[in-house]
Amino acid sequence: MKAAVLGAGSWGTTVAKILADAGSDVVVWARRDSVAANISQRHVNPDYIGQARLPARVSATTDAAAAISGAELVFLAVPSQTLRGNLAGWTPHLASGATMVSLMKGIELGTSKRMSEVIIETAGVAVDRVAVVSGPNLAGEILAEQPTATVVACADMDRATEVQNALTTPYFRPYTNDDVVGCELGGAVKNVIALAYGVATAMGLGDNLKATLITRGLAETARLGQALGADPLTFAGLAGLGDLVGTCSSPLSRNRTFGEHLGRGETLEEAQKATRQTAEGVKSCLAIRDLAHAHGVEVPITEQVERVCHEGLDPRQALRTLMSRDTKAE
Ligand SMILES: NC(=O)C1=CN([C@@H]2O[C@H](COP(=O)(O)OP(=O)(O)OC[C@H]3O[C@@H](n4cnc5c(N)ncnc54)[C@H](OP(=O)(O)O)[C@@H]3O)[C@@H](O)[C@H]2O)C=CC1
Ligand SMILES: O=C(CO)COP(=O)(O)O
Repeated sequence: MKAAVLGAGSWGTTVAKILADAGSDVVVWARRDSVAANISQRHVNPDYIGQARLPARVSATTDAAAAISGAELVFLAVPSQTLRGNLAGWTPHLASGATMVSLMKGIELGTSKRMSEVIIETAGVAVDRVAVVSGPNLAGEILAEQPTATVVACADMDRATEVQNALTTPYFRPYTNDDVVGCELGGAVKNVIALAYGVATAMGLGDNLKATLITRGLAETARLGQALGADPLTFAGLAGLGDLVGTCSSPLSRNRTFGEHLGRGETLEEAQKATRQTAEGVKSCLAIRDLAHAHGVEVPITEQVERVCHEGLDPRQALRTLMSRDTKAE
């Protein structure tokens, strides 16, 4: 089986390793010549995965057509806000029938669309050709082959099973699910809650509050998910609670780390300068807030994260606002 991974950041490179370890030949598309050369010639990608070595079955190119050509599975691992623009260039090279697999955990600014919706719209593919992979999957741990599980969601269960098989290794255990909406929403909203968790961590707030953020964060994710047609049970699974707990509790999380910078009183620009890699929640909080408002759903934590990130609100005021909302039944 030939697989393409479009995006050579920390997650694209890690998934390339998983696919190769599971038996596929993998071609990664990288934006930069130096990244492609490092992967193809030295089997490393120091910009994103430190000293970890990649299997010989992984090569890379900056030529997207060459990466995509003949690939039965095409994995997408670029920042969510650039996907639409990237796809415009990639779509002409896609083989008819190839399965498109989103590895991304964001919501598009301006349209509030999920990544699978952007793929369907921009690449003009049928809904059953698009799968999503989401779960507690911090790249740094997986590179070290520390075991974890994930979810492969697709409307077409045969395709979900095909992707599941392509990703199954002794250290990576995918489950299938047909709830694409729930899995994508779980992955995107947890990044916003992880920002809040990071803020709370840096402010020295207690474990009770952190547990409350996770629990009430999951409640607002499930509320929004239900309004969008997701299965509420998905949020109790790996793509919901699993990813939320994994991300919030790990210092490896870029979103939590970004939140810690904000919680220390840094501005958005200062936090962006201090952290290099993609922290999807920073932009997605705007799109998720808009999506929730369009469906009449309350997302109080997301709203406060948006105000701290983009309106310069003092995190202490954000906490006071959350704690003084009208009391209600759980
Ligand atoms: N890292 C993780 O542990 C996990 C990440 N994810 C999700 O995977 C997605 C990708 O994240 P991740 O790999 O971690 O991000 P990184 O920041 O590690 O890498 C981003 C990649 O996208 C490329 N890129 C940046 N801007 C553009 C652009 N305008 N057009 C095309 N390519 C671009 C970068 O290239 P360059 O190096 O040239 O800038 C780089 O290859 C995100 O949605 C994230 O939430 C999901 C699960 C786990
Ligand atoms: O999605 C992830 C783990 O499942 C990665 O989280 P961060 O993007 O916050 O590092």
